[in-house]
Amino acid sequence: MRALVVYESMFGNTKKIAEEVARGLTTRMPVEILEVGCAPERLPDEVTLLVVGGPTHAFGMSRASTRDSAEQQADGDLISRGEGIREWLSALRVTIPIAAAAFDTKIRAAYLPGSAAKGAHKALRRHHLRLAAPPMNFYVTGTKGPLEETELQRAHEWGESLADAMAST
Ligand SMILES: Cc1cc2nc3c(=O)[nH]c(=O)nc-3n(C[C@H](O)[C@H](O)[C@H](O)COP(=O)(O)O)c2cc1C
Repeated sequence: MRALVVYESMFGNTKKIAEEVARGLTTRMPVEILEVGCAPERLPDEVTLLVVGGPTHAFGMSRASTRDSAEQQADGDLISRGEGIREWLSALRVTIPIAAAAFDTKIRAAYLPGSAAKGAHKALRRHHLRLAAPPMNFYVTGTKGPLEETELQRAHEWGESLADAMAST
């Protein structure tokens, strides 16, 4: 049993969440974490759980245009500088129906509905993967962050709960 966490992140907030999810998973199973630009389109055979996360942009997963907009707002280099999880998920090739789960980061505001995690969850379902959890949101306090205070702890616990769910199947 092995987990792969694939993340996309512009300003670093989703990366921090991904790292903490991975730490939560590591308490119970070996984990590899990869920035989406480094993630293979064909998953290694030993991966039994795929966790995918990205920032919510324009009510869903990022697109080239929203990534350009993020770049204009950034003070330095973006973390993810190529394609995002939308493109990676559409190119993904999976031959075995392994377990999967999706998360995102987003701003907690009623005027900003929609979620990258929801889109990623649907894409994972289209690959006939077994969804181990509902789409999960983690919150930033503004476009560039920081994360709300409780979010790293929640991410750790979510990672642990995913690993628990895997152990009980
Ligand atoms: C172009 C752009 C569009 C965004 N659209 C949304 C949105 O529709 N809903 C939302 O909650 N947050 C939105 N945000 C805020 C992002 O979710 C936030 O920047 C992200 O969670 C930060 O994660 P990162 O540091 O990993 O990039 C947007 C940010 C950018 C740059």
